[in-house]
Amino acid sequence: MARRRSYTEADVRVRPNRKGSRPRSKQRPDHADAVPGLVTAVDRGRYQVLTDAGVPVVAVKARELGRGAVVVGDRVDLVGDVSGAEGTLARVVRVQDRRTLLRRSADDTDPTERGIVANADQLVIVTALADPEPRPRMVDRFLVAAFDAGMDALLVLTKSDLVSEAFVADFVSRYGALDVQAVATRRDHSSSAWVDTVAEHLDGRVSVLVGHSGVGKSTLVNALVPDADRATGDVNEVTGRGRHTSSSAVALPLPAGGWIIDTPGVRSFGLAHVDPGDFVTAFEDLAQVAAQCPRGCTHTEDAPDCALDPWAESGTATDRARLDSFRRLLASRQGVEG
Ligand SMILES: Nc1nc2c(ncn2[C@@H]2O[C@H](COP(=O)(O)OP(=O)(O)OP(=O)(O)O)[C@@H](O)[C@H]2O)c(=O)[nH]1
Ligand SMILES: [Zn+2]
Repeated sequence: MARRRSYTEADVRVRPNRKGSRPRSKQRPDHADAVPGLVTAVDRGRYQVLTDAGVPVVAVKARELGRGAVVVGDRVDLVGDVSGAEGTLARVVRVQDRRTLLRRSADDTDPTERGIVANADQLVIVTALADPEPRPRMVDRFLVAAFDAGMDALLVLTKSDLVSEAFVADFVSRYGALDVQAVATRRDHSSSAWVDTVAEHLDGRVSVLVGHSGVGKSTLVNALVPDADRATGDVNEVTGRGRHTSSSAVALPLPAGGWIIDTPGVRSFGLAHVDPGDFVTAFEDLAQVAAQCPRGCTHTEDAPDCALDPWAESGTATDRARLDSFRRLLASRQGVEG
């Protein structure tokens, strides 16, 4: 059985990364009157924050925050002018502890990592079943990023009208042992049912959408968030520029609750920061077995005395499929970016 990974705040691994928020103990106890909010867009040192009172505010980082990064999805505390009136600026004085953090490296050889989105529940990997052809290796790499971040993954397979049902089933079977949910969609001009199928998976959650050009991501976002253009207009107020210029992620509220975070500016997804030995901790069942591995075990196929091998050999076909899938993901993090 593929086990569903469930998280509580306590067991989500968010490594205290160098550029992350400061430890609580170092935070100043002042600003008791600070206003909490959610970062919905970031562009060149300007933060679009929606306060819990529902006021969109533009903010900059307070100097006391140091060099710590503030990313879309962060829960922050604001002081200063939080009226949201045109031309006003608030200051971010605190970044709350993160539940999850989606990160990427500049490329596969440079381990310098950057946070992209904080506190998201799931990564929605949008891939077309045809036109352009699906890229399973790229999907695997997105899965690595999601699991490393402590997020669930959902596959949205677009353009199912262009392929056979057998093709869809075959494609989805690659992910069965990884506990990844998948929905196949076909844009249908006569009904919005295809959007509802996806929306069900997004209700009340914070989802990050990734996908390459041409897969139908814009079509999907526009259908899910009917006023997406107006909502992204908020970003333009901050930057004076369009959303596709330099903003790497933007959070849009879903009509039925929850957020969808589009990543129009994210072109590459380097995985150099993902440690192969650590990655197994994203799979509770495998991690338990791997606790018996020799120190420094990479858990790859050629790793000597990896405890996962005898476990799979003496286990069920499902166990073996799970190990194979895990190792396939592990392998995808190396080499040319897919
Ligand atoms: N046949 C078919 N075509 C689709 C479907 N969804 C989107 N398309 C088409 O695929 C093309 C790309 O769609 P977009 O939504 O612009 O794709 P995108 O991923 O946002 O791509 P960029 O805008 O380049 O980032 C468009 O011509 C769409 O009309 C679908 O379900 N079936
Ligand atoms: Zn091992």
